[in-house]
Amino acid sequence: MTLLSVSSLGVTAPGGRALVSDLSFDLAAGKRLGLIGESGSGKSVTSLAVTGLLGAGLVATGSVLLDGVQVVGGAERRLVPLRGRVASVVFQEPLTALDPLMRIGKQLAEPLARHRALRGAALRVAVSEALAEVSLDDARIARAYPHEISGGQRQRAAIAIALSSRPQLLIADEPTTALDVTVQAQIVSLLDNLVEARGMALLFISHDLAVVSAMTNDLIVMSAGVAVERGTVAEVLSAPKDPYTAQLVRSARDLDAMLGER
Ligand SMILES: Nc1ncnc2c1ncn2[C@@H]1O[C@H](COP(=O)(O)OP(=O)(O)OP(=O)(O)O)[C@@H](O)[C@H]1O
Repeated sequence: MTLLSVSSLGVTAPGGRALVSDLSFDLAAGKRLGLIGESGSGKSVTSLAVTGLLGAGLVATGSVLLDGVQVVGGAERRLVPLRGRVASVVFQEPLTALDPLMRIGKQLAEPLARHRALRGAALRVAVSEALAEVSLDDARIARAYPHEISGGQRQRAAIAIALSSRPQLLIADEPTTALDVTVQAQIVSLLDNLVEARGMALLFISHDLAVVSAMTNDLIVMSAGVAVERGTVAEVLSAPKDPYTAQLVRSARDLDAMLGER
């Protein structure tokens, strides 16, 4: 069974505006797929539809099978067990995933206790191991509140929390966009290593072709809620068929050239 199977997914806003139309793709266990497109192209709406987390008023049609469970129109009690255990999400802004009033160690301990039935000393060891895995070994971090650590450290903590349930699928929605360039590169490499080490499937969402191509070989280009192109990174880069993709490739090259001149 395919881990994630999306077919003819549509999402409409109140009033009937189509935010995503007729989107289909499959993601097998352990495989990676990139969703790329400009701001507003429907990438985030797609990731929310896949986990059944669309906001009030947004209506999904078509089919999303996550580990064999129909997410479109699925009852909340059937979807809750999928979140975390089957699929976890890392968002662009780590503060949305973190509780501002709770120490990082405690925020990590809660899901670890819930998903792995750990308590006491075993739970404390699991928290330090989970922090070490995202290179947050410093004991200060576990005791810190989110505002007391850097943006990059917050995203590492959010990644540790997302992975604490040992998901089969990680959905990373612009996970590095809010970070500065050097920190971006560190988080990309951390995610790459963790996904590899755990054999997870990855749905990686970004507007940045360079970042996506560092993470995955297969991608779908979205524009105005529609998949306008799909293929390997090499295919899309060498022969973009859609005008929007050609523009995306040109701007990535211009940026490369600009960086090269420095
Ligand atoms: N709750 C909502 N109600 C109405 N329209 C919405 C809602 N959420 C998103 N949209 C609209 O859906 C479209 C797609 O948004 P989405 O956030 O998926 O884009 P995106 O490609 O992820 O862009 P970004 O990179 O800026 O996050 C946008 O036009 C947005 O305004």
